[in-house]
Amino acid sequence: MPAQIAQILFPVNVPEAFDYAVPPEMSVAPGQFVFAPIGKQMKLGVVTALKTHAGDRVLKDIAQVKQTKALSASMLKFISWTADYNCVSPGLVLRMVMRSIKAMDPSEMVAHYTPSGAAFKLTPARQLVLDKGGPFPARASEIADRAGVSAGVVRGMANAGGLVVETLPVDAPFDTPDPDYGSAANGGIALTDEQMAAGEELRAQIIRGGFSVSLLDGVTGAGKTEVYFEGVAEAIKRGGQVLVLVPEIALTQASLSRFKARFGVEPAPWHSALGDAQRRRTWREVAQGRAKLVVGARSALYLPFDNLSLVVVDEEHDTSYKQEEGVIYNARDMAVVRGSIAAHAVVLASATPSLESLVNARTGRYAHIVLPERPGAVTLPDIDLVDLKDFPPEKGDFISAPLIEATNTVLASGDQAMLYLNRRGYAPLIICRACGERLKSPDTDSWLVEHRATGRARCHMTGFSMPMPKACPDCKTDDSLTPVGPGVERVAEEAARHFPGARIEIFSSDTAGNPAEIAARMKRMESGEIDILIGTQMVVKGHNFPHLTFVGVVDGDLGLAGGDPRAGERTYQTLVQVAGRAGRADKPGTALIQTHQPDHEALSALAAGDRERFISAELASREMLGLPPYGKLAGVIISGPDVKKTEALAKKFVSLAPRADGIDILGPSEPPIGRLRGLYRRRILVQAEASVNLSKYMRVWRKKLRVPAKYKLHIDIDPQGFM
Ligand SMILES: Nc1ncnc2c1ncn2[C@@H]1O[C@H](COP(=O)(O)OP(=O)(O)OP(=O)(O)O)[C@@H](O)[C@H]1O
Ligand SMILES: [Zn+2]
Repeated sequence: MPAQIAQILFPVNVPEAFDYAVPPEMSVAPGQFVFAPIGKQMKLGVVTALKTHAGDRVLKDIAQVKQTKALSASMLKFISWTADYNCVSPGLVLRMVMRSIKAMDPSEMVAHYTPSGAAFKLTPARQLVLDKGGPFPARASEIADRAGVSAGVVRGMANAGGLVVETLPVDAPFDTPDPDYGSAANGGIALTDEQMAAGEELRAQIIRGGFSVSLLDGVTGAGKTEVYFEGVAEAIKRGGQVLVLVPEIALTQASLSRFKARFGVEPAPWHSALGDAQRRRTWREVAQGRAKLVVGARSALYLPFDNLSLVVVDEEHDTSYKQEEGVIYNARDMAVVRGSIAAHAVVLASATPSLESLVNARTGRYAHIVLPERPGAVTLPDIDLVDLKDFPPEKGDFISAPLIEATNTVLASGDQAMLYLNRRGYAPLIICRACGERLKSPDTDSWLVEHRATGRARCHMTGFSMPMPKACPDCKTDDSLTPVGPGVERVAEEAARHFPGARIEIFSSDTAGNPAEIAARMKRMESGEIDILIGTQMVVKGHNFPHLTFVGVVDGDLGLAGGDPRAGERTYQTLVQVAGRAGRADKPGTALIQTHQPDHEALSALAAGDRERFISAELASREMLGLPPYGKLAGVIISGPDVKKTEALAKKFVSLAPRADGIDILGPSEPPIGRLRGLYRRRILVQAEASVNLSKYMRVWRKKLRVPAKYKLHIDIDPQGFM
């Protein structure tokens, strides 16, 4: 047999895989994890390809094959595709895949305890173990934690015959979901005819097998979740694995409980807040093909599924699917790529689909499954605009008379109201009345936000915070710092004045607390213990409040400022979603949106309830301007510690751009955040015709510039943020 070379990709930022010799006694295959030397280190990487050893190149040997499941051919292809498309090195994508090295080994085995039922000497501590130590079987430390006793009590109880011991894996496998557990036939929600037809279409895609993309386009509250559960059930029935992607902040207990109600088990979770042990457990069970139902945030798309047959992207329009740091990618788009490579079904669900997905549905590239109504007699909320020119709030206030009146009406009838403002804290700006100074984040072009609940001034870009100063840091005048503009805390303060006696709570990421606290607040809202909920976008995702019948939007124009070509689309989407919280169960809802721009296309179409009008207008203007989905965009951010050198580097990069037809290069220019964490930033925007392979163009261009140490160049394909 001729000697072999293996190309090995390591989870590091290098442009390509390295060649190694395969020792004659070793056999390796693409996808296998292997240890090989890099410099003085032994590193774990993955074999991406094999070729015959020709010539006399001296190569280092692979040291060892890791005894674990190999990555599939489609996973390898997905890694390289992601890297190419997003202009990053494949090693960085592999690093996202290899999120838990320990998960590659079988789970450690340890003693687990279960009550024996036999008679033994009972003490108060032992009684606690029986009462509070479960669910069993469990490890001594878990039982002790839950029962509030020492682990010694548990072991002593086992010696006394009160508990039986068995050796089980530390990371328990996930329970298997039952596709029929909460189906209509078993007493679950009875789907309407429309929902049933939509569900059947999804089932049919799964049964047919292979690659498909369906856009599940249904108004808020139409029952999209119930419908895609039908697809999930079919995939599980056929033994496949299912991944449901949700926006990170929708990963609440409430939404996981819906999975449990329908499939009898909690899904395997995957998100950024998981601890190492949970991460290891999910990764291993996914890789082994044993976790059949995974619910996760965007990075779950890079888990090494063994037998993936369906990916659902819920709220597919949501901006949190875009990862903005490290490997910059859009999980919604990459989900479709993964589906096409691994030949499985993809479902994109939203009440406000992105224009990209809508155009794909209209041109027939995606199946278009439409749910135009809420089930039963439930109607969509009536949306009206409040022109702030006609109804200005009282001086220093932010809530106009029509919002006050509507809230009063709702409260009088015993229902609930929600006031929406996507701004955390008390005030977005702090100004000195004496000298005009604005409090700014150190080393970053971003204003500090006053948070009165905690008495701090915070930077929402970097997380910097300091106690709210008593005197102006510039002119030293005492008590001269004044809040400018509203945040949710300030709206709550004002609401307390307008609605004395009402039970008001704020719900934003600052006040949300841990998952248990979030769940408790949601419960209070559901059961009517809150009269007015004041919230940021945290309230928009995945919550259904049966008694919420009025939504007031404090600032409907908030998303329209700035240079984002999708500003109108985003505003439209957010406001539809926010308004869509009103009127569930059997109560109709209304929404009022305060605005200075009632004639803006997004707002006027919203008030007219005419989505089609908004979409046609928006698409026409995108087409005219050559913007997505009719053209392509890429952003480049160049950053570094010296402002002149950063500027020069950006200019040099522009001068190196390859000449090509159908490409326009704008910039470099200073973005709104010109300095971030001490680094100066310059932005270049590249606009290309739809026929151009923009990723390839950017890769070729990128290779022409050597970026000096301490400087950075990031390419962002199809940028969603323009700060
Ligand atoms: N056929 C039905 N009968 C009774 N209740 C239903 C039916 N379909 C859906 N529901 C209920 O209506 C509510 C909204 O459903 P669901 O969350 O699935 O809608 P959605 O389209 O995903 O909503 P959104 O876009 O607002 O997230 C849920 O509480 C759900 O249980
Ligand atoms: Zn001052």
